[in-house]
Amino acid sequence: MSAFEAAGLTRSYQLEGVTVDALRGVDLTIGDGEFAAIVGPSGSGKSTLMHLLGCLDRPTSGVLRVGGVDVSTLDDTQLAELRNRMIGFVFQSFHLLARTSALDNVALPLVYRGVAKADRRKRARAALEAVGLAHRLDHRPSQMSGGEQQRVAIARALVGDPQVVLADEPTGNLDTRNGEEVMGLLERLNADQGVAIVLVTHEAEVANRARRQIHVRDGLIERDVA
Ligand SMILES: Nc1ncnc2c1ncn2[C@@H]1O[C@H](COP(=O)(O)OP(=O)(O)OP(=O)(O)O)[C@@H](O)[C@H]1O
Repeated sequence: MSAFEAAGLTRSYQLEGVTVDALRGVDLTIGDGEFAAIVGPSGSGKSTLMHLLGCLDRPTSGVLRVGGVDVSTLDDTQLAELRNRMIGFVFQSFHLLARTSALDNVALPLVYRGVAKADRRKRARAALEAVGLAHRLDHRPSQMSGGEQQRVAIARALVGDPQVVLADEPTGNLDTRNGEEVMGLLERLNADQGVAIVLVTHEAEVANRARRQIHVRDGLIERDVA
């Protein structure tokens, strides 16, 4: 089954009476276990596409299937459930809760899923161990380096066993060494656990590590190179 199947996907925004066509008819299939980078100039539609794939937003027209499910058939609650079950998110600026320990940050997606507390803590600990942070369970984000914070965010993305991790500029706020480490971690997850990774990046070295590069320009896929 494909993680994502999009056909004729469009997304328009209304801005002060003007229509902005951010995506203008995207056909795209991303299979299970792929490692793909979405690249393209500023304003080309990369974030809009990521938001649609991540079920954070809905298309204006076209069909999008996530894990085989046509998202237009779901109400907002069902869409949130699909997102929580299928997709993990990693953001450029980490998006961790500042006053909350690494362990509780990672456990948070399981709260929404109704997992019991003891089980949440066990799974969050295992996810933090998997990203090499077994020694940082009780640290708060402000007590950790940028690289460590991004690894906490990756552990949070993984704790619910998603089929896909969507990462928006995951190395954008990191220095070269920490960026390398985060990319190595994403590569390992993809290779060892079969989690599909779809990331947006401006950095050629990061894009080159993906096995597929999807080039977006003016709201369309201009080139798709595997
Ligand atoms: N909420 C919004 N309201 C109006 N226009 C928007 C909105 N979000 C995005 N746009 C417009 O849609 C187009 C695509 O934006 P998008 O953020 O998807 O591009 P991007 O490729 O991710 O850019 P960047 O690399 O700068 O993040 C741009 O013209 C942008 O100005």
